[in-house]
Amino acid sequence: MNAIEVSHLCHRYNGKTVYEDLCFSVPTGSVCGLLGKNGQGKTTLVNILMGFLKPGSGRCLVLGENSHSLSPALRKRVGLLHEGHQAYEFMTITQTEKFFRAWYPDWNGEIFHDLVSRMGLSPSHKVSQMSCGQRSQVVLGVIMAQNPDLLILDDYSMGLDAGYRRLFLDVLHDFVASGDKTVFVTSHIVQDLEQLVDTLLFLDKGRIMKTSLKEFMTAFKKFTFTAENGQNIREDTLITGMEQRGNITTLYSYGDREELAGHLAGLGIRPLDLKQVPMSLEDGFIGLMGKY
Ligand SMILES: Nc1ncnc2c1ncn2[C@@H]1O[C@H](COP(=O)(O)OP(=O)(O)OP(=O)(O)O)[C@@H](O)[C@H]1O
Repeated sequence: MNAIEVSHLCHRYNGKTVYEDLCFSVPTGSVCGLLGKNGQGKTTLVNILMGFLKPGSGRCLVLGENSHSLSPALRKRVGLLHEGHQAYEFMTITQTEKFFRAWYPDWNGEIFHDLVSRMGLSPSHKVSQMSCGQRSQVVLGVIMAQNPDLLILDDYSMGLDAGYRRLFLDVLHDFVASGDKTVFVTSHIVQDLEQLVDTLLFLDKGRIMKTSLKEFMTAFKKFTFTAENGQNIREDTLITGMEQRGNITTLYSYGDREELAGHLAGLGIRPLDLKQVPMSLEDGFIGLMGKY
């Protein structure tokens, strides 16, 4: 079964198209990363999935229910972290836990305490008197303690330092280890997703491409070479992306080294030391989507 199913979704803001005929599904038990440059519509999609925004047309099913009319019982099965993380500022840590615990039948107080106690703050510390990263810890504690079937995280990394981000990734790993939990996550920290997701959705100019992380990291490749006229290269059917630093050119392609060498020769470029080099997911993201 799919935890999320989106069919023929179209959405516009004031006549400006965000999506045109978007179709994809997220299988139950998978960890799916939604990647896209700024302004491509990731938050809009989360808002549509949670029923906060009605799409222009198309159908979205979340845990089998239509996203414009999610029942209160189903909402309790979805843990949502919204961009900007809202927390009740006037509450203390203890009051926050007490308030949210009452709403969720499967509340797991241990996870909340585990995440929040590491900050070393007193349980009577008010949310309004916390740093941005500390507030994020409280919000993430609340969401993880809900023990949801579907976790939707829209840019969870806001304000978290490297250690807390790593800690949260560990918590997420444990969360998905049970096999029946689904995570749908967007993050601007692409390298985190490399350690977490099994499925990638690339959102670009209103269209979506779905691939497994493994398939993408195998099929898409990064090459470097030096050539005097390397800066004359343009993206085309074989060259998906390029970066130039000094006289070193970096190319991204689904093709292999031989195809690329032949292609460059056809363009009148003689690469001196064309070689495939290790590619991180962040490199792959830039190679596929471009920098700007
Ligand atoms: N309420 C709105 N009215 C009009 N346009 C909007 C509205 N909300 C978002 N947009 C536009 O829709 C597009 C998608 O915005 P959205 O916030 O979904 O992008 P995003 O991928 O989440 O971006 P980011 O990575 O910067 O968070 C952007 O061009 C944005 O300017």
